[in-house]
Amino acid sequence: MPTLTAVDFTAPDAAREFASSLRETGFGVLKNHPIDKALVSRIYETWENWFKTGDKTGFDFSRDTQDGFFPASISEKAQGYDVKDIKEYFHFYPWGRIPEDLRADVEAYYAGANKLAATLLSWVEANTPADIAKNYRVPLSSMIADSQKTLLRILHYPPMTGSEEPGAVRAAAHTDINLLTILPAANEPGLQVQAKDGSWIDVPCEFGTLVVNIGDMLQEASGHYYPSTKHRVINPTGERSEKSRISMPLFLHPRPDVVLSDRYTADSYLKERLRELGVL
Ligand SMILES: O=C(O)CCC(=O)C(=O)O
Ligand SMILES: [Fe+2]
Repeated sequence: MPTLTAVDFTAPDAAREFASSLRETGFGVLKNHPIDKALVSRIYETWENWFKTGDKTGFDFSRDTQDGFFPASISEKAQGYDVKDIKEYFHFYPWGRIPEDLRADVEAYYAGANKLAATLLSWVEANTPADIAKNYRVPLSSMIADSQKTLLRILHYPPMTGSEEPGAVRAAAHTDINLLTILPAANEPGLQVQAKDGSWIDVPCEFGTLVVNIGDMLQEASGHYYPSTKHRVINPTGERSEKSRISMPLFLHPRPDVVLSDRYTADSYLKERLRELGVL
C-alpha cells in the first residue's frame, strides 16, 4: 500500500524529496514550513462561524467574476458525476468581495501562501529533467507572479444530517485545473488521493502540515512528467459525522497570457475546462 510521508521543509534535501513525492503521487506534504499556524486556525474558526451564522447578504457568487459565496444548493458537481458535492464555499480574490472583518487575516494568508508557492515552484523546476524543463516557456515561479487569477477557496463541509442525496460525498473524485494547489491540513480528516494502482491513500491530516498537489496546467506544461492526480473527500462516520470540516485550498493560476504548451495558454486551457464543466 503506497503512503505519503511529510517532508521537512528545512531539511537539506527537502526540494528533491518534495519533487519526487509530487512526481510519484501528484501530492507532496510538508512539515516545518513557514505558514503561520495560528493564522490558519483563526481563519478556520472565524469562517466556520460565518458559514453557520454569518450574514450572506451581498455575497452571492457572481457567474461573471466567480467571487463570493457558493451555497450548497448550487455547489459544483465533479466531472462525470450527477450528484452535487456536500459542501458550500467562498471564493476570495484580492480584488473581490469579502466580509470586511474577515479580510485582514485572509489577505495575510493569501500573501504568505503565494510567496511559499513561488519557492515550491522553483523546487519543482529545479528537479525537472533538462529535456522536459526546456519546454517551460518562462520559469514556473514567474508564471504566477502578479496573477489576478489565483483563487483562495474557503470550504465548509457541514455536519452530516442523514438526509443527504444517495451517493453524495463531501467532494467527489476530481483533479484540479490550475498549476499547483496549496492546502493546509483541514480541521478534520477525509482527504484521499488515488495512487497509480487505483487504491485510495489517506493524505496526512495532522494540523500544521501543508499539502501541495499538481494541477492539470502543470501536468500539461511538464508534458505529463508531473501527474495531476485524482483526489476526493470522503464522508465522515460515527461521532465525526456531527462535525463541520473546514479547508482552504489556494489554486495557483498563471497569468492568462502565459504559454503552457504548444497547444495552450493558461487562458485557453482554463476556458476549455470551464466550458466542459458547464460553468462558462
Ligand atoms: O477539502 C479538501 O481537503 C480538498 C478540496 C479540494 O480538493 C478542492 O476543492 O479542489
Ligand atoms: Fe481538489
